Amino acid sequence: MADNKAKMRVAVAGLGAIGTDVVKALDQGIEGLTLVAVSANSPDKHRGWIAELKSAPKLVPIDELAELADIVVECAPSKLVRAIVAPVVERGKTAVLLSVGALLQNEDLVDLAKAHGGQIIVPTGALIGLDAVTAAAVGTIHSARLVTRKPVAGLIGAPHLVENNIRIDDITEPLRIFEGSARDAAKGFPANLNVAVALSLAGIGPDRTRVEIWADPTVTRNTHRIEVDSDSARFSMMIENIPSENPKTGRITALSVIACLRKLRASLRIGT
Ligand SMILES: NC(=O)C1=CN([C@@H]2O[C@H](COP(=O)(O)OP(=O)(O)OC[C@H]3O[C@@H](n4cnc5c(N)ncnc54)[C@H](OP(=O)(O)O)[C@@H]3O)[C@@H](O)[C@H]2O)C=CC1
Ligand SMILES: O=C([O-])CC(=O)C(=O)O
Repeated sequence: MADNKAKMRVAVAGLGAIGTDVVKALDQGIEGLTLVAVSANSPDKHRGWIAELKSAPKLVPIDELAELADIVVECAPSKLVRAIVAPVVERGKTAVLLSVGALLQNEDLVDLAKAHGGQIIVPTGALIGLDAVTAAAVGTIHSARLVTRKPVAGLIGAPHLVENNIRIDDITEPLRIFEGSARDAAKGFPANLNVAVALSLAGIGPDRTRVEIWADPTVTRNTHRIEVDSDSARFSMMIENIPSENPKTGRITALSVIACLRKLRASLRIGT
């Protein structure tokens, strides 16, 4: 086990459904990592439980995180992605990005990381199978498709629904509310379709990746099915996510981040 000096310092931006669980896991201990700082919109709301951690991190504004840590985990509203990630990668550090949908409006962040030796890591998050998609993408992927079904509560307020005056509050049967590219899905559903963008960046890009979204009053879980056809394999996989206290976010998302952080310094690393 690495000693304290060799540990990489981690900060977490956002203490909601994802950030809280990630912070608690880091506090319990992840090989080679130490939690140093966190940020929230209303710090006072979080002081109590943070003080009870084994080793309380600093509670600071997001613009201080990049200086304090080697790795910054972004799990905040997508509009903050640029402010959180840019200072990290321009210092040659690592940003773990959850609001990956925002990357399409901030593609230059990848160039910034490249220019400064930084890295942006996108965990599999609420999705499934990005190991297989990235492997297939080494060859040629012919098509990639995502079909998402969510309970109504997980979709209410999405810009696509508001702009197109689509009412889903009182539907009693599944309703297809979107069909198009991953790029357009991310614009229309910024808090819901990170998974579409993650799939597209792992595979054939946001314009060729097709997405269908259903508001489904018959499901209680956020359900994502991916279908990929390539010159090495054809596969389809489905994940049914139990919502966290944030109905837009599946419980497994925080666990995916924790698994991703464990892999960073682990002596044995399984999966692509
Ligand atoms: N890639 C994937 O598979 C997935 C990605 N996501 C994305 O991850 C992100 C986080 O999701 P989730 O945890 O559910 O979100 P929540 O809404 O539960 O939490 C958001 C957090 O961000 C904090 N925050 C808001 N404004 C600021 C600010 N100015 N400075 C610092 N912190 C701030 C809030 O603070 P406070 O608590 O004080 O209000 C809150 O703690 C979202 O963009 C979501 O779309 C979600 C699910 C899956
Ligand atoms: O299913 C989830 O938990 C969240 C989701 O769709 C996303 O953010 O893309």
